[in-house]
Parts: sequence; C-alpha cells; structure tokens
Amino acid sequence: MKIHSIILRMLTMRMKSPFTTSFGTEWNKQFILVEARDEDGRSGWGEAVAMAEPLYNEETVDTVWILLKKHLLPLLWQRELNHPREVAGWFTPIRRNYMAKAAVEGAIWDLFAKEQGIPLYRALGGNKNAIDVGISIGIQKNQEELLAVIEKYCNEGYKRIKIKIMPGWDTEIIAAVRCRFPDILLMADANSAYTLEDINRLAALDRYQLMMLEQPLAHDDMIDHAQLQQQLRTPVCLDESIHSVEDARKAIELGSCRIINIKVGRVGGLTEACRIHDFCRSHNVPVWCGGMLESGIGRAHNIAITTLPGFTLPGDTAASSRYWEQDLILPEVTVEQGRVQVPEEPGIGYEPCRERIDYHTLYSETFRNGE
Ligand SMILES: O=C(O)CCC(=O)C1=CC=C[C@@H](O)[C@@H]1C(=O)O
Ligand SMILES: [Mg+2]
Repeated sequence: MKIHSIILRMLTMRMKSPFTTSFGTEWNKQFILVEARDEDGRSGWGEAVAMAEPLYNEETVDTVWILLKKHLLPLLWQRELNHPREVAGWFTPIRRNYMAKAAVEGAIWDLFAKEQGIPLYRALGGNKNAIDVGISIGIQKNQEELLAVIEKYCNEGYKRIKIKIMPGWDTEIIAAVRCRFPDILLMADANSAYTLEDINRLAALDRYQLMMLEQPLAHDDMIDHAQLQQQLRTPVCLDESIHSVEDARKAIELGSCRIINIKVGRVGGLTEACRIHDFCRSHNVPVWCGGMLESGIGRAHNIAITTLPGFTLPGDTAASSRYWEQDLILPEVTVEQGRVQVPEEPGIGYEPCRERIDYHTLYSETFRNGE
C-alpha cells in the first residue's frame, strides 16, 4: 500500500435533536474526517469521534487535529505499509490519543479494503451480512417524553433500548419504563455518574431485569467496578474504562465486568477492536459496538466491526435518520426490523457524498508524503 496524501477536514453538523448524558449535551456536533488517498486516486475514509469538549475522555477535536498533523501522520511517511494492521504498532510510541489514532487507521483500513476489492467487514474477518442494532436515548425532559421516545423506537423495531441514568434520574425512571415495557431488552448507561457509596441504590436495580448496567463508576476504574459487580446480579458493562486488549484482560481477570462495549475510536482503531473482540470471545465475554453519535463514515466502520462473531449483543449503531437531516454517505444507514444490512461493496460500502462533506467542512488541510 502506498499512501499518496491525507486530507483532514473539520466539520460541524447539527443533530436532529440534542443528546444529553450525565456529563453534558451534544447538539451542534463538531468532528474530524480523515481521507487517505493512494497513488491511483482511491480514497479511504475515517472519522474521529472526539467531541469539541473533553467530557467523555481527554481528547477533543483540537487535540485530534494537532496529534494527527504533528505526531501521527509523519509516522506514516517513514516506511512501506504492507497491511493496515501495522499502523497501530507504528503509533505505539505516541501515548493514548486513541481517537486520533483510530481516525487515520480507519481511513487506511477502508483504503486497503478498496484496493483489495473487498468489503471492509470481510477484511476484518466478519461473518454476518446483517447485524442487530439497538438505540441509545439521551436524558429526556421528563418521564412521559422518555416513554414516548421508547415507544417510537420500539415501533421502529430496534432490538434493544439503552437509556441514560444518573442520581435523581434512575430507579423511578427505570421502574416506569419497565412498567410500560415489561418485555423489552433494556439497559442503562450511567457514564460514571455513581460511586461505591451508591452501591445499594445500584443493587436495587436488579429487580428490573436490565441487560446490563454500563459504566456506573469512574471512567478510569476497574477495582470499584469489581466490588460493585460482586453485589449485583445485573452484568456490569465497561465502556470508558477499556482502551486496549490489556485493559479488557485486567477487567475480566478482576471481575470488573461481564460485558464490554467496544468503541473503535475509544480503543485506538479497528485492529485493537479486533484484538479485544478475540480476547473477549476466548473468555466467553460478550461484546457489542457502542456509538459516539457518528456521521455515516464512522457508522459504516461500526457496522463492519459488528459483523465479527463475538458481537452477540445489539449495539448503538442506529439509522442515519436518527441523528441527521442528511447524512454524509449514500445510501444512508437504514434499520429494518432492528437490523442493518451490511453492504458488500468494497471498503466501508457506503459512498461519501463530497458535496455534503464540503458543505459541512469548516476548514481542511492536505498532507503529502515527504512534505
Ligand atoms: O447513538 C450513539 O451513537 C450512542 C450515544 C451514546 O450513548 C453515547 C455517545 C457518546 C458518549 C456517551 O455519552 C454515550 C456512551 O457512553 O455510549
Ligand atoms: Mg457508554
């Protein structure tokens, strides 16, 4: 593989509706797209999932831009690239900055699959031509609004409902959801809103048959999660705590969780995501693919990784129309009866729409080998 140039684009797109979690609200989403071009004019695409504010993790659109421009892209020009799985190793001297690494590594994986003439999901070792998907619902104004939104998405066939919880918006709201929807697959994501002092409050949620309780405690913790999991029947799922296959190994050995939410951006890219998947599968730990409110570019990568066999639980890869008036890809991602058909076209399998990308681009910069 020979990469001729990399184009970074800073975009802003307004979501259809604000998305609120325990740490903030996303509405005008700012994000970075990475386009990797080869000598034959093919383009591979990746998306950085870092947000404008360092609230989910320490990265932002600004840190990603600087890390790519000054530290990561220069590492690409120094050697011959035989396979995209080599990129993660080249980036290891650079600490953390996983979302920056994932964005460019994803673009290179897409370019590689296009050069091979195969869908990205096959290049990753996936074996499904359709995936089950759920939907993540942000914190709503009130209980009735949440119940109405859940009703809407159940009617659209989503296989699993994920709601956000935090102190003051938890037991009562889950009880109301369970009362109205006794049989749906239901989970709750706390985004680290609790501490071990809340252990009794969280243990009381066992009565509501949640599929899992996602990231109840601190974003960088595994010890307290292990203590909590011992008191809970409900499986703990880790999201923010897991950045690598080593983190996954430690969490499983400590008993910190029974399920892992794999987000390609959070773990530094598709290669590490595959490693985590393989390790979890060998230890009978189910995984699913989380979302970061991506455009269709990042959404396409999430669909591809979800085709691996260990992704046995519905993820957060909802339809484009759930987030955007107009997505950046053609066709858009659609969900029929809670399933997404996996495209068979080469690469990510969706065509980036340059007109729409240009319309939402605030600024861009091109980097060439040797310049
Ligand atoms: O629909 C999606 O893309 C998932 C949205 C979602 O649940 C999240 C997005 C970004 C950060 C978090 O708030 C949260 C999560 O933790 O999974
Ligand atoms: Mg989460």
